[in-house]
Amino acid sequence: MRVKICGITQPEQSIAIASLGATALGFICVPTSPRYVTTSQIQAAVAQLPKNIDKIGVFANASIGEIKQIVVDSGLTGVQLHGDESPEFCDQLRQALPNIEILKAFRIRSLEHLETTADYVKYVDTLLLDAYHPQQLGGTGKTLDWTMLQQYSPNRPWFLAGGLTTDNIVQALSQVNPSGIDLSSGVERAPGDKDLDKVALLFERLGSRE
Ligand SMILES: O=C(O)c1ccccc1NCC(=O)[C@H](O)[C@H](O)COP(=O)(O)O
Repeated sequence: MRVKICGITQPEQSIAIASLGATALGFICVPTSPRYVTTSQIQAAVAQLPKNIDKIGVFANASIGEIKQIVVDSGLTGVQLHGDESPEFCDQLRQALPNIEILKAFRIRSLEHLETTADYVKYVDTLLLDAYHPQQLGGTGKTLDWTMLQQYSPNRPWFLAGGLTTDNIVQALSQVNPSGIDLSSGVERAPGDKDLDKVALLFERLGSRE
């Protein structure tokens, strides 16, 4: 299973988290986030990471030009769209960045909203389901209603996100069957400052269920 740790701001932590077992790291390119990192900060982290680690930039309602510039300058291997991007936007982004993984994030409000994720499967590589918060786009620590996801089986790999922690991860994965998981605030001391002990415990708990 893929494990993405999101909201990395310190290059040393990115190396440590990759060594602990993360398969993907997320860098927040949304300027209003407390976890925001600049292109040169991403560059510094990416340069030290092994090739097999996915380096995902998280954007919200940015233009294709802005996204492309940051991806090319920083060496990202994937783009996570965390705003209100349409299927057409995802299609255009694919044409602008053909070799980059595109993940579309959804802040799920209801079963009807969950069904709209089907409109995107043709245009993106991966779906990511996050919790809805009225004021914040992501990194909220809020969980989704997992029972709503028990029958969820899209025609694309998908990540479960939203409020996952070392305490609830085993329970979450006993209820739903995602291709990957994404954690941010559940493994940090403060926004952008990851708690490496919690990350280590996460992998211990994931290992114990295999
Ligand atoms: O984390 C942020 O600050 C953020 C800001 C704006 C858009 C997206 C953001 N995070 C996206 C993520 O992929 C988080 O990992 C995801 O929302 C889960 O966060 P958490 O509930 O804290 O585990």
